[in-house]
Amino acid sequence: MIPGTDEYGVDVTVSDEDIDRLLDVTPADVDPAPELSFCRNVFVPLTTACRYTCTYCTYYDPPGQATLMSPEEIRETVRRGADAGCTEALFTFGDDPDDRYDEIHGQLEEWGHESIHTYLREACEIALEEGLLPHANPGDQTREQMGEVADLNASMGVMLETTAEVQAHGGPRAKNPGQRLRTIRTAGELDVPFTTGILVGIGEDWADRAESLLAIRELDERYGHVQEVIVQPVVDNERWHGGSPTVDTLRRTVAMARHCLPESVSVQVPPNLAPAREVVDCGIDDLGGVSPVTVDHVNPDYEWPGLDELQAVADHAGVPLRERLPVYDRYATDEWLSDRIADAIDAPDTAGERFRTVRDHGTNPASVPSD
Ligand SMILES: O=c1nc2n(C[C@H](O)[C@H](O)[C@H](O)CO)c3cc(O)ccc3cc-2c(=O)[nH]1
Ligand SMILES: C[C@H]1O[C@@H](n2cnc3c(N)ncnc32)[C@H](O)[C@@H]1O
Ligand code: MET
Ligand code: SF4
Repeated sequence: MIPGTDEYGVDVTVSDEDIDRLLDVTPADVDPAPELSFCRNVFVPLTTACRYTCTYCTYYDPPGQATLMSPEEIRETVRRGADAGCTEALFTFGDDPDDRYDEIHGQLEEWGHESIHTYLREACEIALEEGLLPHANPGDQTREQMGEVADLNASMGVMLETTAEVQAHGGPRAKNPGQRLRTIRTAGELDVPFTTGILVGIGEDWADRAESLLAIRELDERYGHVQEVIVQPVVDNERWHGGSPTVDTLRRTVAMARHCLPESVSVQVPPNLAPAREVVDCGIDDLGGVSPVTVDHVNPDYEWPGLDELQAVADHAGVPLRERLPVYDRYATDEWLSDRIADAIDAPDTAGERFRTVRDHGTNPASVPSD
């Protein structure tokens, strides 16, 4: 049984037979994708306060030292993104700043907010006003929290990371697989196009990788809301010196992901963390979000590749490179989009025009991301 599923009331089970079958899959068993996509985004690190203390993560600051972006900083950042032709405002930040962070609560209160979620709502409004589509990854969320912001997001996400209990998730404040799965299930219940994924190399074994992918498949089978699965290698930084998985490990994991997930689910490797060229024949069809204007605030030492490098990966694979929105085309329908997001894409303004050009043509008149 997956740890925490009982505690959090998520009925996700994966059979040993399915795990065993998936463990037999190799890169030779999957077909390369016919095209590769990517998304142009701007990273908005709303707060560095976090309830967890993952040992591989340099993103969070301890209580007393955490930051919260002001509405003006948010507006300035997303405006730079829109000016550079981005389509996505990526709100990825620490999980629920809890009562350990007095400075965050105090600041939120001063700005008239009782929670990070009401503030995230304001931040999404600012992004939409400035011409970007929000994609928020606030970590674990309750149904109430997700419900508070879902209509202002084109898509949302949280990495499952792994169904295993690993030391890297820390001691008393550890991420819980049951809680992660509940967050993914909640997104399904709320019809939110969703991004999730696994983090490879944090102490999980092969069976854990298979179980994690199969758990994601199980939830997608129920709700059909998983738009993409990221296969993300852990990378070294000031807090993590455990190294990254080998290329062979990554190749086999990507092949397992492609093999077990339906075609409607994209498989992504982040091109600043993974050797994309070396896994491109294992079934990936997406290179994630890259930013012409901000660093990857979670892994700031790992530079975004330029568009020319993404093109080189696609050329190496012999397939076209296509820009996409933060919501994949197959989810950009009335069934999945809120009125607010559909209206932003249909709007007769510059931003709407940019969204439609990207959606319909896979190209963008804006300048290319630079190194
Ligand atoms: O720049 C990053 N983008 C990350 N993204 C963003 C992703 O590249 C794009 O936002 C999606 O492809 C949607 O367009 C995530 C999105 C999620 O919903 C969940 C996890 C991630 C993880 C990362 C990440 O580590 N770095
Ligand atoms: C945004 C996502 O980045 C991932 N993340 C956090 N730290 C690292 C690291 N050292 N290497 C790779 N991914 C990391 C987490 O899984 C988070 O969900
Ligand atoms: C900065 S990490 C990304 C969001 C969230 N804290 C998580 O780990 O899921
Ligand atoms: S990975 Fe996310 S949840 Fe873990 S410590 Fe970093 S910010 Fe917090």
